Amino acid sequence: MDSRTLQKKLVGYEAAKRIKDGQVVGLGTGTTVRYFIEKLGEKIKERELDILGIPTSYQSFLLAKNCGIPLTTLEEHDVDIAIDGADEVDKKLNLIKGKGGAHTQEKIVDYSAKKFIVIVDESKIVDELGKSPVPVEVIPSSLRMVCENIKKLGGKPSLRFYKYTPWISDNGNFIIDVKFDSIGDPSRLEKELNNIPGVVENGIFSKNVDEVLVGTKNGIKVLK
Ligand SMILES: O=C(CO)[C@H](O)[C@H](O)COP(=O)(O)O
Repeated sequence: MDSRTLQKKLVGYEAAKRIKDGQVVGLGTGTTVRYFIEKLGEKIKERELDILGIPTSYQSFLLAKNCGIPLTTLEEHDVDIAIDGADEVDKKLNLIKGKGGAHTQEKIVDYSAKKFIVIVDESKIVDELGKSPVPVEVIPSSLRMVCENIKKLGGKPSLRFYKYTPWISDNGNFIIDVKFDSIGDPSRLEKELNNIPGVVENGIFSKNVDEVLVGTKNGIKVLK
């Protein structure tokens, strides 16, 4: 296992230790969260833990089901704690998420959680957000209008493809990846993007993060 994968596994397993009996747990999406979900599944099988999960994507839904995690929905339960990955984390704990295209449902679950913990390997830590593009989920019929409005905000939009077909989100929408030269004010940009008609949700998370567990070569570092 390479060092980055080891770091993901380390923080995924550490996050599983933070989950208490009886909690409703938001299950994020991605290769880091996979380790967390698998560990939760093991604990449930060993009767160490009795919890309910709320998945943030079909990917997490299927994985959680395969791991034997009992599932519920936001219609029925509030989220006690959400664990999710990220593509970038800055020093103020602002995030870019959505490389896997799941940021809309992730934001619904993560922002509603009483506690939100992010798990990443050290390659995700940046001084300022914007190395990666910001994923924006859009209603397909609004594509051109949204792209024009995004350019006015200084972004360079490109439609995400899978082979020759536009990539379709779990909600049946397109994803635009938007590159910005710099993101000075993540909270403002998050709001400005969501104000564009046709935008469902964007991948800037500027709120609600309680803690970031960072896997490093020397163990886990906690950012608060
Ligand atoms: O936002 C996400 C999916 O939409 C993921 O949480 C993010 O892309 C991090 O994924 P990984 O742990 O695989 O690097």
